Amino acid sequence: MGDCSFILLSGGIGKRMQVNIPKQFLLLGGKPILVHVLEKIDTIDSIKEIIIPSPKEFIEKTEEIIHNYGFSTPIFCIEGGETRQESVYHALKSARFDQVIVHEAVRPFVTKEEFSHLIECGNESATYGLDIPFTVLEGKNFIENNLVRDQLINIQLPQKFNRKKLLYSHECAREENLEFTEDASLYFHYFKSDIKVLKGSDYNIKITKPVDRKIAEVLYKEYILMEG
Ligand SMILES: C[C@](O)(CO)[C@H](O)COP(=O)(O)O
Repeated sequence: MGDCSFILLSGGIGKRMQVNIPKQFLLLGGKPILVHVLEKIDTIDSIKEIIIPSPKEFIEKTEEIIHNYGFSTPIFCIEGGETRQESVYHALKSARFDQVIVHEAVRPFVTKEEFSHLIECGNESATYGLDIPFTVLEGKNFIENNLVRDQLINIQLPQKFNRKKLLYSHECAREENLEFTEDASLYFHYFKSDIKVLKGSDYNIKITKPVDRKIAEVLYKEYILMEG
């Protein structure tokens, strides 16, 4: 299996969570959310380095947490950008391996198996995705367009790409001043095909809003019971 760089996005500042510390540092089961993800990554042999882009003011705290928990995979904390996209771009420039996995620190219920299935996709690009159980239409104050639910997917991280191709698509987007909310859309905009969708899990939630934290605590208790 090919060697991978791992980009762990940790750029939150806690605005949507309405707390004054970034959500990746909030505790879940007594540990920072970020640590739950790092513990899983650290057990995977083909992940050779972890790059964590984060706001300059939180680099020291991130490094301190990493030091306190002690991981064996080399971890590099770098300064992120103004946007999520810019943070991925900076991380891609410092990544060294052919394949790159992108994940968010605020998705702590990702499993080791989910990372392994991505790595098993070899050179193929892949993302996790979920069917949508609700209706999504285009518009804001007025409905402007219908969308066909069966043709939509809720994109979920982690994702994996060929590093050079993802870097190329980021460079094109920068030149054209285009901003995307995640990397499958950005990559697809330039390569048009070639991204496999793996079936995601309802448990792999993104902790964004205050209610997500409550859901995470319930899920965590269930997770602890399952682990015995
Ligand atoms: C990547 C993502 O989690 C897919 O659901 C989402 O687009 C990230 O959005 P954010 O605004 O960067 O939290």
